[in-house]
Amino acid sequence: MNPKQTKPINQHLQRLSVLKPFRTRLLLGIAVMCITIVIELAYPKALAYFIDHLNSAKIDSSWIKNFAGIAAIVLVIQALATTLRYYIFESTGDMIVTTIRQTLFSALIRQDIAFFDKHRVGELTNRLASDVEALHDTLTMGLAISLRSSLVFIGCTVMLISISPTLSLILLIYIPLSLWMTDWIGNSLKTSAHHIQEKKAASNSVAQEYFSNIRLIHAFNQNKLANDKYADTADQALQVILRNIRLLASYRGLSSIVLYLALIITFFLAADLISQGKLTVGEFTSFIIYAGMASGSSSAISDFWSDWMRTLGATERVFEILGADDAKQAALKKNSDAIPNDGVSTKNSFHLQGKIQFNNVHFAYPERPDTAALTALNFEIQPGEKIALIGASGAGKSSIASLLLGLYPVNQGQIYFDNFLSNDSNINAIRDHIAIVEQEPALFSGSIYENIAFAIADREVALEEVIQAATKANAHHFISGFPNGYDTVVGDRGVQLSGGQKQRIAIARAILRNPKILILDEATSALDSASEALVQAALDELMKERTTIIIAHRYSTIKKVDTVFVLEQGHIVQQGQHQDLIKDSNGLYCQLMSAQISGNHT
Ligand SMILES: Nc1ncnc2c1ncn2[C@@H]1O[C@H](COP(=O)(O)OP(=O)(O)OP(=O)(O)O)[C@@H](O)[C@H]1O
Repeated sequence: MNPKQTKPINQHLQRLSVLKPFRTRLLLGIAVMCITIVIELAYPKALAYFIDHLNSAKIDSSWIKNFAGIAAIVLVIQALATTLRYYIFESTGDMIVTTIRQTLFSALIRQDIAFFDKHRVGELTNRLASDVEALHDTLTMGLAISLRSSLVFIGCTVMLISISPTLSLILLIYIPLSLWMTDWIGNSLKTSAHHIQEKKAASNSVAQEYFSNIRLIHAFNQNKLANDKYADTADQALQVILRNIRLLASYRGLSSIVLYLALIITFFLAADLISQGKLTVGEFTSFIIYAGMASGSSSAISDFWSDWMRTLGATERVFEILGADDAKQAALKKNSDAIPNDGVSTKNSFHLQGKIQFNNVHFAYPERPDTAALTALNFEIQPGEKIALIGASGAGKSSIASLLLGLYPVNQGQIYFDNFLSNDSNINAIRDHIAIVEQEPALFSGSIYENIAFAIADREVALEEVIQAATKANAHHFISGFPNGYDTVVGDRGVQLSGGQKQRIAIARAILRNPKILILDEATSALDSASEALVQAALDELMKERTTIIIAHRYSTIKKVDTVFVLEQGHIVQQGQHQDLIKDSNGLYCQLMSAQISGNHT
């Protein structure tokens, strides 16, 4: 993804577009807010009226009572409207933030694996948490306050001009000056906010990485290294934040000088006007209150503007991701193949026999575009055929599995499943027919039931089905030995289980998936020999009539498959049955086998 390509033309409108679904609530909030503004604007006028009435007429108790009565009613309306306004804007703020978080999470989870190779987990969780939070205050309360302040400002300006056009002239200098200052600070804050979020995300990702490798940290006594690294990244974030605070503090100082200068000039001018009889004391009192309200509103607007610019900077990455995802989804919709790709299982409506064909496939990882991981790969696997991929470490075995799962796009060539060319728009449907058992099985922190039932995405899985799969994978015995059985929580990434137990759960998951294509990455290596035999039997049963790709090192596995592909530096150097390959004593296969046999003997 190139962020520059997806950069919005108008960032302001893009941010505001998230308000759209909430427009009814927001319009209601604005209506209520207008009531409070009208009342606020009426206060000083009423005060001037009150003061000048006291000065000019005899004190009439019924007039005062009426005045107090009306004031009390207005106050109650004001209180109710303020409560409602606060509730509407605050709650809408949280709704918006939650919606954006959900949308961002779906956009992130849909990203290509290459994206996750590039971005660290801590950084991404930071985007979800603090970057999105930045929108909360500015988008609702901030926007509402600034809208209210703008209306109050306009109302006050009208009032000020109507009271004394001469005094109001000062505004002509004050307003443009403060607007210019606001714009200047806003742009600086936007840039620094972007840097702050980047630094915070980097710091979070360091913490996350060390927490997730906590056993390693303790085992190698590396607490100090972890502390130093985290302290360093947190310090870097602090430095950027401090620079930002210094900028903001200078701005506040400068704008208060400008404001007080304007006030002093106003007082001198007003004294002159009152002495000439062109202004009453009541009018001057209300003028000062309106001027105070106008300056309060203008600083609220400028505060909002600086917050808004900061939010634009802080959420730049979030909206880049959302923009790129929208573009990708739109492109997918446009190019959609015969097979739908909406993330919903299509297993029942789309059938595969299980034939696989690699047609001159070249592949380099996006993070290392200049180093080929696979070159000119050509092979065909017939439905139900079992093949083994063997080769030295780094030869490209796992890369082939990744390409089968469509985790990365190929640089050149094609991969076909039956007669379907694997591509972005049909890969979800194809994946529905593939199951993988990894060397280090990935488990979630939920229960054993949830981890096995994870195999099926489109429906609720009955406990009996899970038990059946676990029984075939020789896992039922140990699972039922736990006090909570299938409800046993396995801990973060399955930390509360042994390696062999984790692997059997992963096998049960694959059995439950009932796929046409199986990818096994040395699936039985962590089992003891007794359970290995049982699981191997279950796997043999499972492999029947299914295309199976085994990333294998072990002699016993290799002997059983129909074809062995021997890989060296990303391409196939030998291919055939074990008994034929072994005859070529100069071949890589023979070398790998003899290395393994001598390894087993030592
Ligand atoms: N995510 C990645 N980003 C960049 N390069 C990668 C990535 N994963 C693997 N590689 C590189 O691609 C090449 C092939 O790796 P691959 O994992 O396919 O080898 P392998 O045969 O499965 O090795 P092993 O038996 O050790 O698992 C290696 O040079 C490896 O360093």
